[in-house]
Amino acid sequence: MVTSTVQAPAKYEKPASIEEMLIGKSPIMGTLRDMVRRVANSSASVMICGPSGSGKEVVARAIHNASPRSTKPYVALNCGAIPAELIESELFGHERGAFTGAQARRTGHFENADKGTLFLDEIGDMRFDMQVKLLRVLEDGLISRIGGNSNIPVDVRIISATHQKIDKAILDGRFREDLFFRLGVVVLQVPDLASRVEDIPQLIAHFQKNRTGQLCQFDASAIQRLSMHDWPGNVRELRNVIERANILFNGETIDAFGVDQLLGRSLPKLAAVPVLPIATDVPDFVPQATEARPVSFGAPIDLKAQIERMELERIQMALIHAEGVISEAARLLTLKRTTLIEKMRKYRLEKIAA
Ligand SMILES: Nc1ncnc2c1ncn2[C@@H]1O[C@H](COP(=O)(O)OP(=O)(O)OP(=O)(O)O)[C@@H](O)[C@H]1O
Repeated sequence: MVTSTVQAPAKYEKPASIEEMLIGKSPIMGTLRDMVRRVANSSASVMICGPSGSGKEVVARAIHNASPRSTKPYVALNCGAIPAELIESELFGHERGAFTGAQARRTGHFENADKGTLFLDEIGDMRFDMQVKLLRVLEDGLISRIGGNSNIPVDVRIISATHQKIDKAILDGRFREDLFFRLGVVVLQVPDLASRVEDIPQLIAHFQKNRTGQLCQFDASAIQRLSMHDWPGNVRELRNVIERANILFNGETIDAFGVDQLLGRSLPKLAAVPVLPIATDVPDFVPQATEARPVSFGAPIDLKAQIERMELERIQMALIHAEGVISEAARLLTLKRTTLIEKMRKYRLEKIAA
């Protein structure tokens, strides 16, 4: 996620290629790379849609890098993160004395991005009155600094992105349809990670590539477990998991239990796991399950593995609730401290203890 960046064109370095930037061997990523290649050669505006963390900014940069504008500036502005009253000045700039605090003339991102690309992130969050002003600029190709009276021509390629369902925003009257037609001459959809889990090994290799020090490895069971996760935070979440893995398991090979441990550190995710009620004086920290998990006997079940998984989930929850204090977690689980330590060793949970 960007707030506001102005990237001067790299003078000597060759910009990263589409293949180097948009990692993934899934057919859907192949199609996306192909689309990026095609749109890069034109100056058409592109709207990139997709869930948070899926790689919309990466796509925007890949388009710029592969375009004839790659030697000109790439300027990014997060329309959601900038207060509404500042957006106009960020985009169009202001003259000295235009408002209180405007002590010097400042050029806006449209001027900064002249001949290059302007990336407007979270465009769906832009205020309606600002949408009108943006539309006018896109139609005329002229901007006017706040407090100024001249119209300045700008030649900017606009790429925008949104995690919102833009069709719904238009139907709800939150986003102008005419602006959408201007911004979305081409609309690209970035898929969520859960729908392309075959990309996970390549993404892991990509994130590990530029690191130094002891890097952890993921065995086949770990990859399988990672592929079963639903990745609400998409590629950004995967990157964070890999980062956490390198810290907690430096140099080790991580298996499925290790992955559970890494993913289980996020409490909301754990709380969302449906659990069987257990017959003890269960303290509040255990999500109160109303129904047992349905079990189908269409095929044989691995009872031992299921019990172990449930045990692991309970221990992880207790440890998180007890902030890693083993004696407190043992009390919550009505286990002896030594028994809990034994179980933690079995599930390789030692590192999340305080
Ligand atoms: N296909 C990909 N190949 C390599 N890295 C990727 C890919 N997709 C995403 N990433 C990485 O994932 C992280 C999040 O990507 P990015 O910021 O582009 O997502 P986004 O969809 O723009 O998120 P947001 O909606 O929050 O702004 C970044 O570190 C980015 O480098």
